[in-house]
Amino acid sequence: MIQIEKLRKTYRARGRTVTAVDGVDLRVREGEIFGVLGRSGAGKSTLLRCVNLLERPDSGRVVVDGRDLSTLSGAQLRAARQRIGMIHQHFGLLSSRTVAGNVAFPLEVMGVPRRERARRVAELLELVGLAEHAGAYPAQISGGQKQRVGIARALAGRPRVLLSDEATSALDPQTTGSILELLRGLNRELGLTILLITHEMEVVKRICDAAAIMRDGRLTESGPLAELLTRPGSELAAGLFPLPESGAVRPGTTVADVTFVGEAADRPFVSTLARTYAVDVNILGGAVEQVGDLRVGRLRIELPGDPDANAAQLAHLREAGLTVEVHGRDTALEGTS
Ligand SMILES: Nc1ncnc2c1ncn2[C@@H]1O[C@H](COP(=O)(O)OP(=O)(O)OP(=O)(O)O)[C@@H](O)[C@H]1O
Repeated sequence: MIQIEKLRKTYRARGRTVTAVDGVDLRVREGEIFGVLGRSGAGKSTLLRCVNLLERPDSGRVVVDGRDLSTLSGAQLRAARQRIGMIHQHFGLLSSRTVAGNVAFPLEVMGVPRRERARRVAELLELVGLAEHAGAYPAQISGGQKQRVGIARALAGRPRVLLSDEATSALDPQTTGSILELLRGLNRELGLTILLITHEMEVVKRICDAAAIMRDGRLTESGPLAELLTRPGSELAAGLFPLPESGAVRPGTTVADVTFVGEAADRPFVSTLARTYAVDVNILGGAVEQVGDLRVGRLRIELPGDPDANAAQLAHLREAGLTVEVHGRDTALEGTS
């Protein structure tokens, strides 16, 4: 749905060139919620603004819904942009207009006739749960409600893609939760593809299907969460599902972290391992969590004997589709899947 290829964007500021986006490749599939996570200054906003060409990239390609936006002329580009909604951290509402007036604004710009506009505004406010506040002004509603207005306004042109620029950063945790739920619901009900940028791991954990980390204009890691969670050494996986501090490995034992995602979580691999190899499996810790749509579990196990002596046992776990990371004697993780 969104294909970004070799995207580069630099700014000239005070005689200096800043490379905000430095050769980014990214693919967001139709119906997916994709999160780009990064610190302030990483280049996230610039990347997002290149997707609807609010910023013109220096080079590279952005294809949205099959159209390469950089090849479009003014009028075509404006039409294409109407199919790409955008929401912002500070909502960007017009203070002199009511809630309904704010949602009506893009429809006026599109030249939608008055009666149809009124019908569509009512429908949009219903969709975001604000029907009762149609006549209120932005100053009279809460931050969460303001973002709901922002979302309704972004959906006015029936976009297939929604870009979210830190949409929940100005909101408290509870309100953040309700806005994320709304976005998840819209994604499912309308098949809306969402590309969001955030500095909060929690946002990725709550609603994303796939994610990337951005640092100094580049994506250092990227992929579906199910894949990242089982990728040894993944920074996103460590953030999404932090492991407890590992203690010292006792001599003559093997300590391993076993990660299981989705279906693999339902298989009794510990008892199978113990039975197959007549080995005592000691469970040192573990947790099961919900990450996006996925059930993910991690178990730290201890086996008698060093890792060489347990090669067959570890291979057995990997063959069962589990990710296994073996702790080194100095407790640093050294294993790979
Ligand atoms: N209009 C501009 N002119 C000059 N430099 C800019 C401009 N916009 C962004 N930059 C620079 O580009 C880099 C990336 O900025 P960007 O806003 O994309 O990052 P970000 O990850 O979204 O951070 P934040 O969350 O703080 O906005 C930064 O070094 C920033 O100072």
